[in-house]
Amino acid sequence: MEKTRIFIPKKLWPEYTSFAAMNPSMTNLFPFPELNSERLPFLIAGPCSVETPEQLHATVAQLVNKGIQLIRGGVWKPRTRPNGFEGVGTLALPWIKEVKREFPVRFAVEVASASHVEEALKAGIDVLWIGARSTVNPFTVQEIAESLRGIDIPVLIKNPVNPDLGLWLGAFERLESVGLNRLGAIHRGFSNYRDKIHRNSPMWQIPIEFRTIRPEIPMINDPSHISGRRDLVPSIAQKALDLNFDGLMIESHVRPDAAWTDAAQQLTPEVLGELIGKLKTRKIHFEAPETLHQLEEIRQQIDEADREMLEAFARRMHLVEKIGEYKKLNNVAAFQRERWQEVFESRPEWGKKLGLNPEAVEEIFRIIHQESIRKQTEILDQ
Ligand SMILES: O=C(O)C(=O)C[C@]1(C(=O)O)C=C[C@@H](O)C=C1
Repeated sequence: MEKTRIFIPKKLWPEYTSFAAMNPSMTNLFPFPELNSERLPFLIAGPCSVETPEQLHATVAQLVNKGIQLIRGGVWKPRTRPNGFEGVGTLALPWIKEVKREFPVRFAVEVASASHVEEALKAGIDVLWIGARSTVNPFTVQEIAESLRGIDIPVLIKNPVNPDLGLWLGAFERLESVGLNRLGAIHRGFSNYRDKIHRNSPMWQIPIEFRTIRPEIPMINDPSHISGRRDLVPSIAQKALDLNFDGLMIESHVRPDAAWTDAAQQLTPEVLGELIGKLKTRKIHFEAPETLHQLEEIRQQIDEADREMLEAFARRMHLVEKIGEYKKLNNVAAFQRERWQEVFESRPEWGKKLGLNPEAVEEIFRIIHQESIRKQTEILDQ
């Protein structure tokens, strides 16, 4: 039987380009070459878990109407605590085949072992993803990689649960070493202790660093797992587009409140459709010549301001070294708690008066103090 043609809605986001889209090899790397850069940001949506044939059918039917072409659905679910619902398992695979026969969609599932890969491939699953709890474990990633040797299938790799950029990059290297090259990254946030807002802290700096190292790899944001609550999904999705992410993976269920997993963070396809309509995409570059000229001028002023900041930092370090010499002469410890407390408390206040974010100032001074201590202990131990 001939494969159903993929339904491509008319330029959902015509203006959008992203870093990866700028790269000519992007279309090969992205899940489907036929979905070219015009179609970015790439949307993946679907239920957290495949639960029943009816739930899957109803959800997919509605998502197709919203222009979704790649459905996600968890079949094997890694859960934090035992005795919860751990996914329907292989039983769900024929249901997926059935919805794929009926609707013009492709399907992505999470795999966490060689046997999952084998089952998924047998069932004709189109895209695999490696979850955060697997990315964290090089043995698991290697096992999955080995099971995919010689197979051409797109694989998306979620960030590891802990904020370790090396582990995330390493997972890509393991898959690349067995010949896979249609790879994408999913930013789903990082485990935390008492982040009162997010289920998984976004730590945007990490996907940003990832993209400076591997700009050709598409980066997809998962606002559902970052937020853990549906009311926050729109703002996180928008932030990802403000940062030129290449796509979004959003959890959607026909009856979110009755969902067997992650009920609080799933959106109905209806609400998802409204969200897609509201999201603003950004251009990657300035285009108008006069704006470019102004930008150049402002950037020169920024260069100057940065130079002045570095000169001030060098002056400060020179004074710190001087104190370091006195500390050595008098055999006094480098760390001076009371003085440091005074500095640490006053600078954010000074910054605030200058219109700066006190938390950012605090962070800067934390680093400055670290450097003072490093320098002074070096002097003390000379
Ligand atoms: O005041 C000092 O004793 C310093 O060495 C300076 C300084 C700083 O960087 O401001 C460095 C280390 C101390 O813990 C406290 C303050």
